[in-house]
Amino acid sequence: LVIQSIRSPLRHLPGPPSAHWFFGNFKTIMAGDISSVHERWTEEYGPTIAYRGVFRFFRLWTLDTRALNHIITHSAEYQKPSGTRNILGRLLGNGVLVTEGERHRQQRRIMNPAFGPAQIRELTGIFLEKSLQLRDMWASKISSSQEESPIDVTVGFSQMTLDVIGLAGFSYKFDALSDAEHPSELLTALRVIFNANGQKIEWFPMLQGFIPALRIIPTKSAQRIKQAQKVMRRIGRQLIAEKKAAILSQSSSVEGNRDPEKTSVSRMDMQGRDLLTLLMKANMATDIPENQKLSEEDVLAQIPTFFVAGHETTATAASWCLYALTQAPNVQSKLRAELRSVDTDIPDMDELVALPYLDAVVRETLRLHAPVPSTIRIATKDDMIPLQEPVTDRNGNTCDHIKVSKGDLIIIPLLAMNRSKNLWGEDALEFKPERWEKPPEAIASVPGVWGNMMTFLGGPRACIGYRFSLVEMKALIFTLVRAFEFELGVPPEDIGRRRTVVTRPYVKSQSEVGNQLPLIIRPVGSS
Ligand code: HEM
Repeated sequence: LVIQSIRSPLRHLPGPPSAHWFFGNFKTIMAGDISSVHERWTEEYGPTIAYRGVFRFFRLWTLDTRALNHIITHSAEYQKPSGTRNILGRLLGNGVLVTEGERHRQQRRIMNPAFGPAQIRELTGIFLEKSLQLRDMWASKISSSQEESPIDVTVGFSQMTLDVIGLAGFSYKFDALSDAEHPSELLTALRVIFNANGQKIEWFPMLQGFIPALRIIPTKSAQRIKQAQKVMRRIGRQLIAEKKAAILSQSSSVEGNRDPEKTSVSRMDMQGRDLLTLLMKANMATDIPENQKLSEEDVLAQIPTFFVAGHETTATAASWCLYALTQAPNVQSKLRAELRSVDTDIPDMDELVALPYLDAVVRETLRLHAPVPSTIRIATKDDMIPLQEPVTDRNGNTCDHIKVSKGDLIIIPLLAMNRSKNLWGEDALEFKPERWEKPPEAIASVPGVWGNMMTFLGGPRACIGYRFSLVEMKALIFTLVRAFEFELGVPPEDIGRRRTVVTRPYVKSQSEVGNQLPLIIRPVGSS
């Protein structure tokens, strides 16, 4: 550690002085609003800086599009740090979020078709069905209460998105929307794993991720997680067994293949492109070479991975979208007019994605309120990262590249890139869907997988579920803004952004309650 902090070539880059012998600049960052301290530093020291994190490790922070492109496209050289992977792996198992190298490539290859446009088109019905269920739930809540009391919309969004990923990915019914009083065993387990209240970050388990020797110390939270994982694995195995049986019975009824006892199936025998079928194909098919097969353990690890990755992210984005609409009443009315001009509650995917203002509102939400504000990578070897804009180092030398050494940490600024005034113009911090009528040319160089934004990252590790998420979010906003008018239930300055892996809203004056977004909801035309 000492050597890394003394020797790293990042020490030559401009940046703030270290504020503490152990925490470096970490406490300053935590005391500020998300991404704002870094953004202030970039204004002061330029777009490419280094600062010190915990253990005084140097961290590289750059808004340079060429540098970011280099880092995210060279995913073998810039991996998730082992501490981060350990934390994720202990929570979720070694699914696609955690694996690296050839194993990761193999898992992506197998699962990608489940997230292609054709498959998302088929899932649109599930997105709308669950959105309508949420609409009806809120409508009955409103009509049963005498006065206008705010509803915490984060709860409904979380239940809806969980129901969707359960059904769409694994044919599993969470029934979180319809049976909120009696959460299923799996839902309870998932809440433990995801720390669904999100009230605080637990430091010791984090430290255990980064310091292997500490992992032998048993903690209460480790025990809770172990118990939750037992439940997860039991139910995961059950889902796998059911799918296996379904595939075998399907293949035995295929023409010329009538032996019900048959246990060998070829890839062609297995119909369907849903996630679990694809995973099981790769596990069971007898005509796949051994080294390209997925073990049952690999299949099992994907289940909690997708429940977590595919759930709170979209729910959070939908909450921020309603928040933004309450702060821009003209946008809300203009959007509602467009949505109400559609003459069905259940448009197909093509109709949904063809609505231009809905598209602009969703884009603007995902730009300004990117749910995942940043991510982290570690250099696995010494490297030269090319720069678009040269940097002047602490010795006054101008360089057109950044020198990094093995072990250096890099923060990839997703939100800060989306809010950069250099890219988006002076009004970058304003919520303005109209900007999408003529987006600035500068954003063409942003290396994100979608929308010239970094919201879903880019390169081989970009979000696998971004199309899924976009159509799901559009289905939600379409259904809810057609039916209701939304107003913020507390003063806007009382809404804060809580720092967990995803940035969720909370009410500052009721911080003990946890994450929430209380909105007054009125049926359209009632006010
Ligand atoms: C607004 C919603 C979403 C946002 C903002 C989002 C964002 C991201 C980001 C930034 C990453 C990269 C993380 C990293 O490597 O450090 C990622 C990865 C991932 N996301 Fe999403 N995501 C969203 C929705 C979804 C959905 C709906 C699914 C699944 C149905 C999903 C599944 C995944 C998976 C499996 C990965 C790991 C990919 C890999 O490493 O190869 N996400 N997401």
